[in-house]
Amino acid sequence: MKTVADISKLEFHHRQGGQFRWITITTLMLAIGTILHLVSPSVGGVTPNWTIATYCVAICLTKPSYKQALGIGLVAALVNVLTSKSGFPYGNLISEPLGALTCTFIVKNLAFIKFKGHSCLPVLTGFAATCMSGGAFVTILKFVMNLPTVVYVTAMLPLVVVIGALNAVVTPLMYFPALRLFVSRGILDSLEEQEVTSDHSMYDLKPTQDGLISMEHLSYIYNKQKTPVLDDVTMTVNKGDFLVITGESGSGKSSLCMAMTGAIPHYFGGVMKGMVYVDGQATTQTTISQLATRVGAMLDDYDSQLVAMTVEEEIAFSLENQGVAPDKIGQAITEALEKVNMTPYRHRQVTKLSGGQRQRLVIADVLATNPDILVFDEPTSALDPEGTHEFYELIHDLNVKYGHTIVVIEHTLEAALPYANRLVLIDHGHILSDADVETTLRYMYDHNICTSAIPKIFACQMDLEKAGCHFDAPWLSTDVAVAAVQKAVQP
Ligand SMILES: Nc1ncnc2c1ncn2[C@@H]1O[C@H](COP(=O)(O)OP(=O)(O)OP(=O)(O)O)[C@@H](O)[C@H]1O
Repeated sequence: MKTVADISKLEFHHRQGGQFRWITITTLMLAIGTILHLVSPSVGGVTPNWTIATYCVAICLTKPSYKQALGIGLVAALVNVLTSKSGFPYGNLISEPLGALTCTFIVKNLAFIKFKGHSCLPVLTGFAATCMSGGAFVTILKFVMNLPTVVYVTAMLPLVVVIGALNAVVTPLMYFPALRLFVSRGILDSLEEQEVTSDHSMYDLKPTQDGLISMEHLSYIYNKQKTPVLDDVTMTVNKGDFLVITGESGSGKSSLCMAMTGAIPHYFGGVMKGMVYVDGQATTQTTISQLATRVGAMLDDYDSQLVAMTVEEEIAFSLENQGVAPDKIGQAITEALEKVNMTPYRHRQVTKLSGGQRQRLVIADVLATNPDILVFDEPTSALDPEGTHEFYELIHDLNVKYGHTIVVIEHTLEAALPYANRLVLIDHGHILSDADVETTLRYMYDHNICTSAIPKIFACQMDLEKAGCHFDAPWLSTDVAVAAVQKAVQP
């Protein structure tokens, strides 16, 4: 394990999406290979093995896992069985997976071999995979067809080597144009981009601050952007917090929220510097699905998180996705619905729920796996004042009664602040204030930042203070303000 002296300099690069491009590229390459196999003329009875050459190109380009390579080999084998003119085509079912696995082994282990700065993988894989696959194929053929050993040794095996040599030529001839084509279409990264590492498994990463979530010198820049959306952010979320994060539009609130859930850096493409730890574990050393059991998130377009027909099926779907045992699902649904006061709606169709009920269903979905931390991104943007009040009553309950730690990103603060113990102000990716609610509100008022988010009643108190009045408690609700004014005017 390597130790990291300065966490602010540790980078994690990730290109967005792409987890299925090995399928896209392999399908395309195998289709080309099949056409070439059917139409290419032979020279002196010898032709390159186009199927092997094309899947070698696909494997060199997409670097699949061994399991994926096995799949590629089996698909290539099926194509060959269907199009082969050989007496015993079923040998392909063994020889092609062997060829694809050989190719993958070389891609994973011999990528360092270069000639004048150019990758030698297409040449090496074209030759080795063809010899392995062809060798296996003719060996099977020899035994199945009972061919004489002398033919096998003096004709068949040398022919395999000759075709291997031909494939060592045609594979790079297809690889480099294909690489250029896929890079120009944005389907693949260029070779320089591919060299960027995003594997942190070798680092010994430990938080230096306590807290359920600890962000340490976190910076993040989205792909193809020039300025970082988060810039050297250091903050913690502590157990039991009801933390509200506010800031102008575009200040980086949602990105901060995405960093807490692991969507940054695992889903969005970009470069992360510094680190986020959830429960002491670096988010770059875990996966989004593992994090989802600790940090549940409700996004601003929460309707898009609903996929099933009924309330019960919806929560069951989330639980199944998280790998919860079938015998535990019923009880987990009951508990989640109870927490959000939705028990009577268990069998209701999702389309027949009101906006507020659908939101509570999404919260039940998130709660079903019992995460410690709940993150809400602009949760009340689509609710009326009554719905907003009900929402905050509900998550206050989840905070005090069930012990969930709450993080809310909010622009309209009136309804949220009476329940919050901390208010964080973010601006251009920097944390400007991270303190109790009153201190941060005063900061916003004094520095004239994001003043539209300051509750009117608090702004009124600030104006009165400017005029020389003094009050004991911050005006975060009308009740407090009324009591303070009554006290002030009493003789
Ligand atoms: N996937 C993305 N790719 C590139 N840039 C992005 C992406 N998501 C957000 N940004 C940019 O990052 C900046 C911060 O966005 P973010 O959504 O984090 O801010 P926000 O404070 O939540 O804004 P809002 O209150 O409007 O939702 C914006 O300039 C935005 O355009």
